[in-house]
Amino acid sequence: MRAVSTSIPDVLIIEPKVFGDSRGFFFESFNLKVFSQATGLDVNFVQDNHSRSVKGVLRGLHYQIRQPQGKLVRVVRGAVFDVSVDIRKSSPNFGQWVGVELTEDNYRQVWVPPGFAHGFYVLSDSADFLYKTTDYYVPDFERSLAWNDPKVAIAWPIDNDEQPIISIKDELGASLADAELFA
Ligand SMILES: Cc1cn([C@H]2C[C@H](O)[C@@H](COP(=O)(O)OP(=O)(O)O[C@H]3O[C@H](C)C(=O)[C@H](O)[C@H]3O)O2)c(=O)[nH]c1=O
Repeated sequence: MRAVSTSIPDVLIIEPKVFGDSRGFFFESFNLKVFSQATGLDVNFVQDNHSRSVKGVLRGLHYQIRQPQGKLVRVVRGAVFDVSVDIRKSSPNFGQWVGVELTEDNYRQVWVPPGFAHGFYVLSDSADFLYKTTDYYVPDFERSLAWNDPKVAIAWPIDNDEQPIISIKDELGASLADAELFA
């Protein structure tokens, strides 16, 4: 497995070593020792999540203002455009975003650190999205950042005549200027 840096140093792309043969493939989707050695991170994942979404769904951008979660995200079926936004006011990358295409065929994962808003847009007919979190879900702590804030200007791969399928909660996402942010 190797960790690949992105335009925001704390966001990492994880590329596992995949063993293919005539039966198919095998890879270790997570190995704490290997992950820690490759990333230098000391993580303790406490929750595994799995969501399935149809084409055109955009989930996010979400974060927990208290008990912020680090997330290790991947796609096991289909394809998504996955986005992390740095919402730490003290960060030199504040307000910047990283987009990574995650697919069942590229096996890629993204490490989304605490302090980031996270979301994804579904490119395939359906997508199964799996992720580990470093802290527990607490609904009262959850916040939504607007997916289409022009100040963040995420280049979502959405055709101009398309509108993403988003939840009511995400319709009400706060702009970066109005959102509760991290120090
Ligand atoms: C996140 C979560 C949700 N739920 C329940 C709450 C709702 O009844 C239902 C759907 O929740 P929600 O619409 O918030 O699900 P997503 O829109 O996929 O939320 C996720 O979307 C983006 C991509 C993220 O990065 C977050 O991890 C997470 O907020 O699952 C739980 O029971 N536990 C959980 O950890």
